[in-house]
Amino acid sequence: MDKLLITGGTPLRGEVEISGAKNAALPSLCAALLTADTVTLENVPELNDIGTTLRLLRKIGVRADRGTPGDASDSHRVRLTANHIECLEAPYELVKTMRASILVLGPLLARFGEAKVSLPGGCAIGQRPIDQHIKGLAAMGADISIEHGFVIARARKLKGARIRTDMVTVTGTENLLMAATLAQGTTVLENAAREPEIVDLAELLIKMGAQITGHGTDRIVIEGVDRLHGATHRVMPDRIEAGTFLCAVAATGGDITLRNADPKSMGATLDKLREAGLKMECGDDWIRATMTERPQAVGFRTQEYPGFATDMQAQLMALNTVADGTSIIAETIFENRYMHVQELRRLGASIDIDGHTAVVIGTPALSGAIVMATDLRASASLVIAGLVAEGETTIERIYHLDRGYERMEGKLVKLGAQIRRVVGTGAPE
Ligand SMILES: CC(=O)N[C@H]1[C@@H](OP(=O)(O)OP(=O)(O)OC[C@H]2O[C@@H](n3ccc(=O)[nH]c3=O)[C@H](O)[C@@H]2O)O[C@H](CO)[C@@H](O)[C@@H]1O
Ligand SMILES: C=C(OP(=O)(O)O)C(=O)O
Repeated sequence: MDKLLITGGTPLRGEVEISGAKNAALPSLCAALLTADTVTLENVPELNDIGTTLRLLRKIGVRADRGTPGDASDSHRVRLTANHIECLEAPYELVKTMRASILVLGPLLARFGEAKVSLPGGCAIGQRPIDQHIKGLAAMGADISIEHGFVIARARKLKGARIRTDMVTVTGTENLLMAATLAQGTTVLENAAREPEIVDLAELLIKMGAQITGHGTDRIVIEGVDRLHGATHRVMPDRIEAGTFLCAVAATGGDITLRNADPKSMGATLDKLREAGLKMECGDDWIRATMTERPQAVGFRTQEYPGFATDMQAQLMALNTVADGTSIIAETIFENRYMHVQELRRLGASIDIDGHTAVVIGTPALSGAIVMATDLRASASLVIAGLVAEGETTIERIYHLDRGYERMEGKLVKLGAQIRRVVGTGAPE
């Protein structure tokens, strides 16, 4: 398994290109199942999760090609054509490595009247059930059973319905939104997620001929249509990757500019980083961030968009470990998203956990150590801590990082960081 070696203490300086958003690209790839025509997606990041999704779609029978033949610089374009579907099943081997595989359920059921998707099961950050996806599809007339670890769904034709989910769910909203585009009649999604990635998906679906209003609010209305057609769409920039680089420069000090970013989607993160002392100037698609002093501790609470994203919690906690003062953090979305805490402690951080609250007492310096990545954003928090720690930090099990960050160490090297990957042998379990 690969590891990262970091020698901390170098301020970050220079420009970094932000990749397309993993969490917008994943549902958009699955949306290609809704039509027999070709869907072309641009700005698709090269990540392990994207590779897994492409493998899953190909297994189902989708023709999925990266890039324009003969153009090596074009690896971020993906063309998908779902005109010869061979199998309506998402197998355990692929779903177990990536929960977002559940996003094939809504589109397959809506277009082909049938789907069999392995239950994703629990994962490191929480149990993450899919009961709301199932409840919504059942309300649209699907007959759903759980057999031998699979969700088996059938419906001759989905029917529009009013669906109020018990909690705000991002992929739940996406699954139901995609299913509703081909349902008969009107679907109203209440208590819908408002994340920018939902808006990005809705914009693709509208280009494909879907009739959707209210995306970006908690009430989305979809008028079902008989068929959708092909479209070309550019995936939005990754606001979590951008936020991670901002936390890194706030921790190490320095002066960096993010290109191809989307500051409009990053309000809560930018507010907290300003409070921590990071100076920022923003244009439509860039952010320049300068840090010349020790960060100030900032407390926060994770919430659904437009609140502070749970996907940024670990990274801002890493910043707080070296800040001046004490911060109180509340994780309200996932019940087990503090696994980075014990690893940050190995680097000298002072953090106490009580239920879903963490109290971080900032320390002037961390010291390098061997640590283990436990999930995607936990890995990112360890990279930030390693960049600021004195001496050498080794981060093991970085396959978690590779799920969601495109060539992170390469981008950090361009910013002057001393970081390198050691390629290991043996596959992650
Ligand atoms: C691929 C993708 O976009 N992943 C994001 C998505 O995950 P994901 O869509 O899986 O997260 P949800 O928004 O569904 O989860 C929110 C909460 O609702 C609970 N829940 C959800 C569905 C359900 O049927 N039943 C249920 O109880 C979950 O356990 C969790 O406690 O949103 C999360 C919350 O912003 C982010 O951390 C993930 O990065
Ligand atoms: C938790 C995340 O992703 P996923 O939902 O794919 O596990 C994340 O992107 O931080």
